[in-house]
Amino acid sequence: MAIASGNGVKTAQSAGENEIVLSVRDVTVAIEDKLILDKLSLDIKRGEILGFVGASGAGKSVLLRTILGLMPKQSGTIKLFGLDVDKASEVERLRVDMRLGVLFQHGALFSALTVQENVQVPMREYLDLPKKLMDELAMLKVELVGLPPDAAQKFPSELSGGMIKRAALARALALDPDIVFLDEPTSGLDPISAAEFDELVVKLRDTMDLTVYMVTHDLDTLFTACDHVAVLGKKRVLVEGTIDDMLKSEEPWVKSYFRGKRARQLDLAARA
Ligand SMILES: Nc1ncnc2c1ncn2[C@@H]1O[C@H](COP(=O)(O)OP(=O)(O)OP(=O)(O)O)[C@@H](O)[C@H]1O
Repeated sequence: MAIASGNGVKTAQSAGENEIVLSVRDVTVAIEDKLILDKLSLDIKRGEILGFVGASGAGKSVLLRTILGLMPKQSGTIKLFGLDVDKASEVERLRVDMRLGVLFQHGALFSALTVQENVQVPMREYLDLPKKLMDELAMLKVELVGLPPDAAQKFPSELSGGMIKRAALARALALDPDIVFLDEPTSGLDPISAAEFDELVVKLRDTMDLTVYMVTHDLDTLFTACDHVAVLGKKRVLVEGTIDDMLKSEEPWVKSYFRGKRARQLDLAARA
């Protein structure tokens, strides 16, 4: 049963504390006859920070783009906030889209726009607000992600890598989404900036009741920020669970990834 909510469609299921925000069932995706995902299933609950890992070329970005409706699937079901996106009307789909925030790999800010204008892109796309209000809202998002106020008038080329990621996150948060999709948000950052970014994501989850779906290769992030991990392999989710579950897994790729030398050092540091 659909019930009205502030800016979107919520289902009766969403009232429960274990609300499944995203449900992927038996999703199959092929590109030019090459099977990339084969009956893949995955759930993410409200408030969870999911780390989605897998070897390079395994299909993490393909799944992300499929979930976002940017890529077609051959079969399977994707539900966002309980709504089957294939069965949604145009208006329902629009309302769902407004509840999603996306940070694409490498930030993907518009280089000709200032940070403030970048943050306002989703507002212009989905809302009809006076300029003054959009300026105020953009400044709030800039502050929220820990950027100094003067960063708002800067262009991406004037920002450090860490600031670009924060600006991209501010844009992803422009419409106060319920779930954000982050594609390798800490790649290319130095370890200190990466750790600060991870802390920011956890803080936003805690303060904004945000759900986070994060594609990452970053072991630090997985150990410190993610409370659930899903591993993509053999075209589906091979293993999922907590970091402790990953550390216990005997699946060869998971074992070498989470119990390799680097991972062991991080595990010891995280538990110290
Ligand atoms: N537009 C496309 N056209 C053809 N093949 C594609 C396209 N996009 C992805 N692929 C193929 O799909 C497979 C999965 O790619 P994908 O980018 O999803 O991997 P990934 O797990 O995100 O890798 P990485 O960790 O390196 O980013 C690869 O074999 C890739 O070559």
